[in-house]
Amino acid sequence: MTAELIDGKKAAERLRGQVAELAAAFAADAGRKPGLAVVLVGEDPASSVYVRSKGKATVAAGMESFEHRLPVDTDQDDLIALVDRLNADPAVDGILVQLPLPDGLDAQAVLTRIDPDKDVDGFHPVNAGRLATGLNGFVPCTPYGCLMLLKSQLGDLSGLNAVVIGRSNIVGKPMAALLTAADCTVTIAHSRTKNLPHHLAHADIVVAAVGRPGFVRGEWLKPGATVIDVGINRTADGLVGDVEFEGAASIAGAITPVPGGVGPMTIACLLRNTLVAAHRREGIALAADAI
Ligand SMILES: Nc1nc2c(c(=O)[nH]1)N[C@@H](CN(C=O)c1ccc(C(=O)N[C@@H](CCC(=O)O)C(=O)O)cc1)CN2
Repeated sequence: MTAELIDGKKAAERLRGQVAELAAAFAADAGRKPGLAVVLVGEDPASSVYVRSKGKATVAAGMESFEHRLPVDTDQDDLIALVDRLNADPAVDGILVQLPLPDGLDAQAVLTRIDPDKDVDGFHPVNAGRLATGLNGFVPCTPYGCLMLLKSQLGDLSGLNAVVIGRSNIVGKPMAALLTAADCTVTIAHSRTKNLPHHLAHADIVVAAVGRPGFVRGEWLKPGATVIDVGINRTADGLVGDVEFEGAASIAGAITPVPGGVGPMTIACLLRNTLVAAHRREGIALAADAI
């Protein structure tokens, strides 16, 4: 292996420390802590773990955590009614509905019901539009975490060729928008892309978010490329990413591991977005470069 390992765990710890300091300052100014409400419907084991981790991280950062665990047979109207209550609750700055929702629930309708100014997941169409048009909103946590890792690894991204593999609303599309805003030349590839190796051969940055274990082969990469692996695939061999790690690590300049790469940044960025939401709601300034 010749590539440098990008340590997402360490970067996430650093960001969480900064959030904690700023949350303490916010609490002193506002007379209350920033508050994050997390809604989990059902008992999907991975989602339960993520929700527990979010609650713990929220409290550790000096924020208020409101956890709502609903049964798997919760109906759409009850879930919408809970979102409405959280929208109206002054102690709640951020609202997150853990995905995926159980079959039968309309995730898009639920996400669109969240007040865009409390939408710390950045999934509301208003926030997607703000990101696409360069307005201040909330950016989805996983792509935001990827951008932070890329900037700390490469500094200025301007002029670099970036290939994003995956076009989901949650990762691929916002990732492409963020890289475009950072002045990269961006290609969005996906399952129908013809000749992916041709595109990757010119890519200084590769973000893989396809949800297929080992989909990106090392030999397709441009030597020295920076590779961000968003995949979290549970296989018989354990947790693996979307990039064939051994092959990629012998050609790339730097690469995120799975686990310990992008994943930890997702929760750290959620805390960051909650802190920003609290400041905006209280009209308390937060320096643009504070976090
Ligand atoms: N409402 C949301 N739902 C989901 C999101 C999201 O951002 N908002 N993202 C994922 C799940 N997720 C957070 O919710 C998440 C996934 C992975 C990690 C993480 O730290 N992963 C570790 C490995 C952990 C493991 O063993 O499973 C790592 O990569 O090192 C954190 C958060 C889908 N749903």
